[in-house]
Amino acid sequence: MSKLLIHGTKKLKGEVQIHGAKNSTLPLMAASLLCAGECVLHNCPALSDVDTAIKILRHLGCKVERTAGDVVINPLTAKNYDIPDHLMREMRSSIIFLGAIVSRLDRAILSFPGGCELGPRPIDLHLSSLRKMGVDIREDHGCLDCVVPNGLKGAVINLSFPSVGATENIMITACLAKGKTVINNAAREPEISDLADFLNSCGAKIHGAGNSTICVEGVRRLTGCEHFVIPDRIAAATFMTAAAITGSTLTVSSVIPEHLAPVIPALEESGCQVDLYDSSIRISAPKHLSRIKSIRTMPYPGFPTDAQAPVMAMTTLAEGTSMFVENIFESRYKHVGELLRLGANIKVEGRVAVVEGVKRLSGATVEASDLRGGAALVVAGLAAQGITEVYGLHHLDRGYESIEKNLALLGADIRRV
Ligand SMILES: CC(=O)N[C@H]1[C@@H](OP(=O)(O)OP(=O)(O)OC[C@H]2O[C@@H](n3ccc(=O)[nH]c3=O)[C@H](O)[C@@H]2O)O[C@H](CO)[C@@H](O)[C@@H]1O
Ligand SMILES: C=C(OP(=O)(O)O)C(=O)O
Repeated sequence: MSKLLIHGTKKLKGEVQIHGAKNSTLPLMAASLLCAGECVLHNCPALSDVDTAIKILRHLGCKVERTAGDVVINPLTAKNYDIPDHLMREMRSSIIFLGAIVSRLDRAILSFPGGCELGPRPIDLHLSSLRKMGVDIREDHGCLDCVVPNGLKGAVINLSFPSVGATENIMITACLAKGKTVINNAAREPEISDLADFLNSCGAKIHGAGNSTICVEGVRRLTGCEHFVIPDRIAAATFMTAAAITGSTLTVSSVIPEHLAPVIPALEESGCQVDLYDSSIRISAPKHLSRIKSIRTMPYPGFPTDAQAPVMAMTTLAEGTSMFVENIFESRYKHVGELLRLGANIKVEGRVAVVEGVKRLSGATVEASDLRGGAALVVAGLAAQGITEVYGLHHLDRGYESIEKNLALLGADIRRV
């Protein structure tokens, strides 16, 4: 079983290029199924989730080629409408293929998606919304058998929560549906806007992405297009916490600084100086980090739940008490038990975690139980004295492209063995 070996307390320096966003690339790949022509996606990260999306598209019958950061999808040959259970279980985004498949083939057979285990992750909002748009969905023994008996039709959908995935699924389904779809209380994450930009480049008529109300006028046909995936704001935030906890100065480049606006105040509160440029951010950490009074995860433009774990890792060495309130997922503190092994002092009660900063972390053997929890262990390991061994790398490989190589290039003593 491979692991990361980290000899902590080395300072980082230099510049890291941030890869394309996992959470944009995957819905864009699903959406390409709608197109009547080739789609070229630039800046696709080399992640296992992207490999899974390629496997799904190929299973459906699409031609997919990948060279470096480009994924070229020819969806014209798609003919299968099922996704095998083992591919559904690989990642959360497999459910985003539902809207695309029914739109393209009038039928879809799939099962419940996998992804990080963060407590219950129902798909009720996806299913009820698609039902409203004319998809007949039968749920049986964990299998979803979906048919479109009378064509897809636009609908007014009032989401009870601004779910990122449900918003994406509805947007994709609405593009070729008859009439107008209005999504109220839509998610506003940058990845939603990226999906709308891609679909609009293909000829869709989507207005309001990035706001709480999104309108989609159905069109008859979408063409292919060329699209550059937005940078991964969570990978960027993770590198910023790595710089902060190691007392380093680092330039995080190829980012959209505006997308990191919800995270930057937390880094500033901890005493880091954060300088913003057109497409990069320079972070200079103080000798001793200060506590962050409180962090409450919220839908965008609130503090992202995906950055909660790495930022928590950073506060384990900050002076004073930091408080976290996880509002998005019921069980997103699985990294806490592992951070305790490294000497952190954290107490969890329900949705609240209280971190008492300690003077030092000491290396230990730890195991990632989810993607960002794994990133938190790497961040803490970079500052821990002695050797930290991180297991559970398949989680990290879902969301970070060569994390150990990138950190080693910055001066960290880290390798995969
Ligand atoms: C691949 C991808 O883009 N993943 C991101 C996406 O996940 P994902 O799209 O799964 O997250 P959602 O925004 O849908 O989930 C947010 C909350 O809504 C609930 N919910 C969601 C759908 C539903 O049908 N019913 C329901 O109750 C969830 O249980 C959760 O409590 O957004 C999350 C929130 O920013 C991020 O942490 C994930 O990294
Ligand atoms: C929770 C995440 O991913 P997923 O939704 O794919 O499980 C994440 O990217 O932090």
